[in-house]
Amino acid sequence: MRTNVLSLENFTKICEFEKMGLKKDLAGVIPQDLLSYLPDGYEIIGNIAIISVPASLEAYFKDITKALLSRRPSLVTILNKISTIQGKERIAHYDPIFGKETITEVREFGFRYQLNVREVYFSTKMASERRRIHELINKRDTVFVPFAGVGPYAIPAATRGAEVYAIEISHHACAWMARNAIVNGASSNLHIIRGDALQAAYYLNKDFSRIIIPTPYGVLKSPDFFLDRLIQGGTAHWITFCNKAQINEYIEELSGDIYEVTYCHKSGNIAPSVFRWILDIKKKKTDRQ
Ligand SMILES: C[S@+](CC[C@H](N)C(=O)[O-])C[C@H]1O[C@@H](n2cnc3c(N)ncnc32)[C@H](O)[C@@H]1O
Repeated sequence: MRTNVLSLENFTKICEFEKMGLKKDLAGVIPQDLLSYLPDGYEIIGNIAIISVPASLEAYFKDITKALLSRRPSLVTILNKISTIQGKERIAHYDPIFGKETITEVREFGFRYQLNVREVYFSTKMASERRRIHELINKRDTVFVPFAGVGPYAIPAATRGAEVYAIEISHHACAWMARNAIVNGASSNLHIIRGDALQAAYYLNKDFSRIIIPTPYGVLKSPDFFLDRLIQGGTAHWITFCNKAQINEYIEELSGDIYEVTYCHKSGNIAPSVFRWILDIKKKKTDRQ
């Protein structure tokens, strides 16, 4: 028998596809006039599904649960997101509509991340970019990861043998990252620092060959702040949110005698015309080095 091997990109596309179609599953169960309030998509974090269903559909929570469970029988919890992602720690509020366990484990290209969705931010959307960055890292690298979360950039970097400094403001996220470092065998060369990454560039008396900046939405307009800490020949991976014209402006501003943008990738949108972008920014070597 032939085994079908999928590329990560194709797998990601299938997962996206799987997230669609909830409306179709529930047509005929939820009256047509209410169906438009049901989101077609939902997010899967480990064995937890997160959906945003308005109170007007409360009478149909059991049907929604049934539809989700028939798509994903392994789900242990379904959470209804009742607020936007808020605060410095970037967490939302949830009401359970099925089960109540909020601790889960996410598996991502061989790594395992344990977390409590009520306590910390985690998004699976950048998995293929995280893998790409992981593969670029080697043991001579010194890596700085501001806004490190539960470790999905820092831990893979540390397993490549690099010395990694991860800064995170949430004590919950720091605790989960420390746990995940042990789970993934990455604790010996991962330094977890609890604090404000926006001050870290001043008090960390150190330069890095690689800086991975998964910027929280709306926090940082430009990566300059961190780029000063890059050694010549080093690369920053900057994840940001903006429209196409703005990203082109940033690329133009950044490209010059000191830096060059070697990679630009658009990864989904979070609002009309607002996309998530990832740029690789290389600090050029000068003759003086
Ligand atoms: C969008 S970032 C990305 C997290 C993680 N790297 C990921 O991709 O899953 C959200 C994280 O940044 C942290 N954070 C927000 N502002 C911060 C700051 N000023 N300094 C350090 N961490 C911060 C939040 O606590 C949260 O864990």
